[in-house]
Amino acid sequence: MTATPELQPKFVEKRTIDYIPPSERHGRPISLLFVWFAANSSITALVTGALMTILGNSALWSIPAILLGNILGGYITALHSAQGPQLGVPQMIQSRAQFGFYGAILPLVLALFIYIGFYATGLVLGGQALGLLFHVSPQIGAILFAVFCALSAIVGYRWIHRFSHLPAFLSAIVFVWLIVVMVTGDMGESITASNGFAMAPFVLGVSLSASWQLTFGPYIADYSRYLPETTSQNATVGWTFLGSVLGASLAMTVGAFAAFLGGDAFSGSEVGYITDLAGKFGVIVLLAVILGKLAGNTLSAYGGFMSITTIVSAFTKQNHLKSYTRMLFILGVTAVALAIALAASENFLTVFQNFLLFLLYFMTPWSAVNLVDFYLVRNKKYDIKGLFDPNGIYGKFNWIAYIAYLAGVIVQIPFMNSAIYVGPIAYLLNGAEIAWILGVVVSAVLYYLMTGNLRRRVKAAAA
Ligand SMILES: Nc1ccnc(=O)[nH]1
Repeated sequence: MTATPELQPKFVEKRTIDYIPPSERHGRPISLLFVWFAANSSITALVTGALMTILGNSALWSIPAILLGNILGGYITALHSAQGPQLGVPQMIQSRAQFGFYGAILPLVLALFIYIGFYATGLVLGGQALGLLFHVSPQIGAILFAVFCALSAIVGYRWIHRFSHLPAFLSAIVFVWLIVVMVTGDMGESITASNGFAMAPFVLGVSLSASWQLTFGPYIADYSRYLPETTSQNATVGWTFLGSVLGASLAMTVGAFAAFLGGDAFSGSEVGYITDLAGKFGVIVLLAVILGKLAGNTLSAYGGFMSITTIVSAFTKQNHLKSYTRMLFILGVTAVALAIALAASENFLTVFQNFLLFLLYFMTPWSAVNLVDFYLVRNKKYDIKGLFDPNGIYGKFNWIAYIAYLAGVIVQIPFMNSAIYVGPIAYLLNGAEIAWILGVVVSAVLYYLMTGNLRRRVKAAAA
């Protein structure tokens, strides 16, 4: 039997954190619509949306909270997408230009927490769905699911793009249809009757939705880095934005309505509840959940392994991995995520989401520094060799980025409202959560102000 073209070695990705040369650039930016719609319209987004009504928003006021948060956060996140075609390297390695060759290890480790955290929660929820589909326990489901996610990440970039079309279409149909089921008949009447407004849960809902988008920051440019350098920046950012915002808003609205209608019947068996809503079409809902979460988890496995590779390469100076080393790294990330998923109880999921929200406070200042550097300081021009050289122009450790970054984290402390810590101002605001906005603004402004010399040099060099 001859292998199909898809299975020929060319289809399995060879590159890791190295620069993608012009001869290997390919694809069109519209592909990002599918990648980001698929990753965002996931069961994890649905559960995040459920928090809207669980935290006290009415069913109807959940919708503007979801839209506003996703649009605000999604815009910032989508701006990272233009870095892919322009620089041709993964998202997180670009941090070396701001933080320095060794300094970038801090944001890389933080990103790794995000990758593994979302990977593990995804394995729990995907495992539930796979368990229901194959009539096996959720634990066996999670193990099977981990194997699929790892394989998918091993095959890599081209597969990720091509495969995303299927979950994107399937999730769009299934989630729209679930909304139709919930807004008609008796259920629809309870939803329209739930229309009261309360400020604190609304603001918290906006922030949770924004944080859903912003925690994708470390992922973004990885999936645009093979696009030709001449690709339109507006198209790259625009399709990323549209896919992310539409996908997440749709899934979150389903979650907000389902948690409102289901109450305790929803919490703890989220997948089972929405499957039951679909009646005899439950199997299709399960497929949408599984394939959608496979798309999202693949990104976490893929980004996780590239972050580890970047951290390790700072010491070994090896920027190109052998195929089996690449595979081992992906399996290693998968094993850690699976171990966490298997140890997780139902309660763990809530705890873990809070932990991830907490990480958000540390990630948004990174986004701010990284984006200001790209758009406003260096005018999108980087010395790619310098990103791989500890003695290159970006240096080993850049204290300017660290000050801007740490100031953005510290300014958030009094405003933080998480399960781990509630700051005094958040307390006065009745739990309204605005910390991340301050983190973004303070880090962005400080980094811009402190890079005056650098900006003048960049201007002089361009003139
Ligand atoms: N908000 C998210 C960021 C990264 N991965 C996810 O599944 N979700």
